[in-house]
Amino acid sequence: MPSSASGQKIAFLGTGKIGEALLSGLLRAGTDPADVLVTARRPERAAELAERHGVTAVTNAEAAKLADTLILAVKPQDMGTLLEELAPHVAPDRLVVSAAAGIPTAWFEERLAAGTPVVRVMPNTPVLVDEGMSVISGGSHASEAHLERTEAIFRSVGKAIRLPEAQQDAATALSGSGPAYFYFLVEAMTDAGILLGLPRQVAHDLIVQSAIGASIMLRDSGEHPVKLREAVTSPAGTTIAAIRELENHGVRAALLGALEAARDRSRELAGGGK
Ligand SMILES: NC(=O)C1=CN([C@@H]2O[C@H](COP(=O)(O)OP(=O)(O)OC[C@H]3O[C@@H](n4cnc5c(N)ncnc54)[C@H](O)[C@@H]3O)[C@@H](O)[C@H]2O)C=CC1
Ligand SMILES: O=C(O)[C@@H]1CCC=N1
Repeated sequence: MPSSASGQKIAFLGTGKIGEALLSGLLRAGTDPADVLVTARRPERAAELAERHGVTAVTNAEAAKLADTLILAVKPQDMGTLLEELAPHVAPDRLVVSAAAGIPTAWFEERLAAGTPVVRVMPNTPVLVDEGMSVISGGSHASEAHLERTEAIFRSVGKAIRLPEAQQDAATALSGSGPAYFYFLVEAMTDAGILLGLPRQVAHDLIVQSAIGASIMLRDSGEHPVKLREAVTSPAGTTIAAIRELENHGVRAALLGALEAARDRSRELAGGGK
C-alpha cells in the first residue's frame, strides 16, 4: 500500500477537485487515514475533509514537518504563494510531488532547499474510480526510489507511466484534460438525442453505455480505432452519413487544434502564470 505499509505519511497541500479525488482513491486502496494529512486554504474546507475521510487537517508548515511525501495540488496560479509559505519548512529528505499543469520541476527546485527531490505528475479525475492515467517525470534530484514511491501512489488509483518532462505539456493536453473532451462529446450527443425526440434520460443512457462499450473495446480488443469504426460503418448506412457530417464540420481538425491549445496553455502556466 502506498503509505501505511511503508509507514510513510502523505500530505495533500491544496485539497480541491483533483486533491480530494486522489486522496479518496488512496484511502480506497487501503492507505491508513492516520497516515494522511490534508491542508486547505479555508479552515471549514479542511474540517470538512477531515470529517469526510477520517484524515488529519494541518497547516502547510505542519504538513512539511510531518509528512514524507508532499503532494502539491493547488492551481498553478497559487503555487508561488504556496511555495513562499512552504519552502522554509521543507527539509531536503522530503519528496515533493507536484500535480500542477505546466510548472516544471526546475521551478520547484529553485525555491526549495538544495537537493530536495521533486517529481511532476499529471493525473486525471478518473482516479476517483481507480481508472486514472498519471504521467510521471522526475526532477534533477529525484532518484529511482522517489519515482517508485510516486508510482506506487498513483498506480493505486489507475495506470501510471513515466515520460520525459519535455512531454508533460503534451500529456496534460491528452490525458490530464482528456476526460473533459469525452464529457463534452457525451453532453453534445445527448442534446442530439433530444433533437431526435428522445427523453433526456434515455438519450443520456444510450450515449453513456455506448461510450463505456466503445472504451472497453478500445482497451481490450487490441484493434486499431479505425478497424473498430469500420466495423460499425455499413455500406450506404447510417454511420457513414454521420461521419460525413463530422468531416464536413472539420471535427478532426478541431480536435487537433483543441489539444494543441491545451498544450500551449500548459506551457503558458510554466511560471505559475495568470
Ligand atoms: N482538475 C483536474 O482534472 C486536474 C487538475 N490538475 C492540477 O491540480 C491542481 C488543482 O486543480 P483542481 O483540483 O482542479 O483545482 P481546485 O481549485 O479544485 O483545488 C485547488 C485547491 O487548493 C486550495 N489552495 C489554494 N491555495 C492554497 C494554499 N496556499 N494552501 C492550501 N490550499 C490552497 C484551494 O482552496 C482549492 O481547494 C492544478 O494545479 C491543476 O493543474 C492536474 C490534473 C487534473
Ligand atoms: O484544466 C486544467 O488546467 C487542469 C489540468 C489538467 C486538467 N485540468
